[in-house]
Amino acid sequence: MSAPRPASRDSSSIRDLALLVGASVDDLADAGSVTGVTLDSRAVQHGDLYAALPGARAHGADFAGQAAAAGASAVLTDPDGLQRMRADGVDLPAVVVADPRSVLGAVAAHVYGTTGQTLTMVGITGTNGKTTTAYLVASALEALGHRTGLIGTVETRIGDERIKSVRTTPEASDLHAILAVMEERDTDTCVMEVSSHALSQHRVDGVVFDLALFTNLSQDHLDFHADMEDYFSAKAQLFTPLRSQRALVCVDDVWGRRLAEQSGVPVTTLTTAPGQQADWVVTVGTEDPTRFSLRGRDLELDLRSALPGDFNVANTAMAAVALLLLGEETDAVSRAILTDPHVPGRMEKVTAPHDEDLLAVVDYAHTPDAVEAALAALRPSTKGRLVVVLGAGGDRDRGKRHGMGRAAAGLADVVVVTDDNPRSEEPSAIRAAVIEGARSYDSHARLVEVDGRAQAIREGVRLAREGGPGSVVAVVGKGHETGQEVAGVVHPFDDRDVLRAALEAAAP
Ligand SMILES: CC(=O)N[C@H]1[C@@H](OP(=O)(O)OP(=O)(O)OC[C@H]2O[C@@H](n3ccc(=O)[nH]c3=O)[C@H](O)[C@@H]2O)O[C@H](CO)[C@@H](O)[C@@H]1O[C@H](C)C(=O)N[C@@H](C)C(=O)N[C@H](CCC(=O)O)C(=O)O
Ligand SMILES: Nc1ncnc2c1ncn2[C@@H]1O[C@H](COP(=O)(O)OP(=O)(O)OP(=O)(O)O)[C@@H](O)[C@H]1O
Ligand SMILES: N[C@H](CCC[C@H](N)C(=O)O)C(=O)O
Ligand SMILES: [Mg+2]
Repeated sequence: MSAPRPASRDSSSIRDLALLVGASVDDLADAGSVTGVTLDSRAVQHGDLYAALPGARAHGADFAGQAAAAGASAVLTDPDGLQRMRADGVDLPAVVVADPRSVLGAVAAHVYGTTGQTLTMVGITGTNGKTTTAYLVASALEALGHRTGLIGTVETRIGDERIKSVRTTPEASDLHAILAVMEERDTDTCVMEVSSHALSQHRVDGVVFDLALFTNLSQDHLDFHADMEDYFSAKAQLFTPLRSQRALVCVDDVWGRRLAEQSGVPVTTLTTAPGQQADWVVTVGTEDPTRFSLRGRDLELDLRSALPGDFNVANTAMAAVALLLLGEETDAVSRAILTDPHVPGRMEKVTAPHDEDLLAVVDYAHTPDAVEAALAALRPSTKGRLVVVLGAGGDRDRGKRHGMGRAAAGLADVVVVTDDNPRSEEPSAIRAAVIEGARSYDSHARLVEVDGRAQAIREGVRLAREGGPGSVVAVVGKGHETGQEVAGVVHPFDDRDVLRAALEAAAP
């Protein structure tokens, strides 16, 4: 889906843009001007600067002809891109630099006039919990009367407008267009997820976050990052003066502790781990696991998580301290944090119209750590059997498949292994890796392989029902997603709809 564009735009001279990024202006004296920027030839609007970037699969310059036909006024590219477009007979004015991706943020900020002076920016990074924490912060701010924008895995929200997301963090050209729209509509605070891909690919260039949050780090994305150190370094970039003014870091894991030590910006720390030192310490209630105290140097708040699961105590505590750091009063924070943000596809209960003593949940756990957290959260509510239905995504970190299977076998009574988004991979090979992980855990968990996710969900419901009253079926990995990508084609598929239909069809 294309990003929204601001309604009113000034034009930027192409020559000025070249000067801004240190490109040669020799041939750009009368090159004209641009009113927008995009790096996708399919999204070009009349008067745009088309950023033709080299990529892993293609060079954007090979689509410059398409961009020109759609009304692009100029191209930003590298020397190879210039050669390619000229060879294809595209004669648009070109701003040429060695690494165009690295100047795209500055160019987009200039074209859209995003000065960073009107919006308070909150950026959230970490392996798990970004979306949930972003929703918690945004809905609490809304409850406190702020005009809040949200950008993340599920959607972009600008006022009442909702735009479905393609990526967690938009490319810099789209991001600055979105921020300009937010400014135009008098948004005062923007809460956004910042993925490690975004930090590695300059997607948040031109933005300095007022507050940056770190949730946690565990295995994911090792198809893109060489190893955990490299993944950590990408995340750590957010905590440097170029990118943020101050930080809130959860120091429950070793990566958070390292980050707090090395951060180049002032850091506030928070922990939920017993015995761990931090500026803010969370202690969970013994009777009600959603109640917790948040103790700072000279302040203590009694809070409740509006979302189920131990891990949501951490997310809620992070959101509460973020609000305090943004200047909200203690009482207001205690009240606003109770707002249930309704995070789609995260621990989302699915119910069928008839009464049934079965808990059915859809969750987005797609890392070993998240599978463990999600199932551990469901165990206390399980009186019968805990059944998990899961697979793993194709063309993504292969190493996490084993850990996901292992975590599932360690915590569930029945593990139904099926397909997630196989993408270009052979589904049975992905399932085999998950099964191998599940087998590596010496547990009594029953293991079932089902080819086809819909069939697997139906089987999960049947097996949970077989476990008697108080059984739980958790369908994890795809959460809010509304499609399943198989062999390059996205078929409509929503775990929540399929699970609801399975519950209805199999009604006792
Ligand atoms: C690894 C990765 O992030 N790759 C992104 C990157 O791809 P790339 O540089 O290899 O680009 P390419 O496909 O070779 O194409 C080259 C250029 O031609 C352009 N092009 C291509 C085809 C065309 O018809 N017209 C056109 O203009 C492309 O826009 C691109 O600029 O730039 C592309 C253009 O923006 C992205 O679509 C692509 O995201 C891919 C599809 C992707 O799946 N990314 C995921 C892994 C991702 O970014 N995930 C993170 C983290 C998720 C999380 O943990 O929450 C996210 O922020 O979403
Ligand atoms: N603080 C946390 N610690 C561990 N696991 C968590 C935490 N918060 C959420 N999870 C688990 O991770 C899953 C994904 O959560 P969420 O969508 O909030 O994370 P995310 O960082 O935005 O993920 P993604 O990068 O895929 O968008 C949840 O469905 C839940 O199973
Ligand atoms: N934001 C995650 C999505 C993973 C979701 C899972 N369903 C898959 O397809 O692997 C990523 O880019 O890795
Ligand atoms: Mg997310």
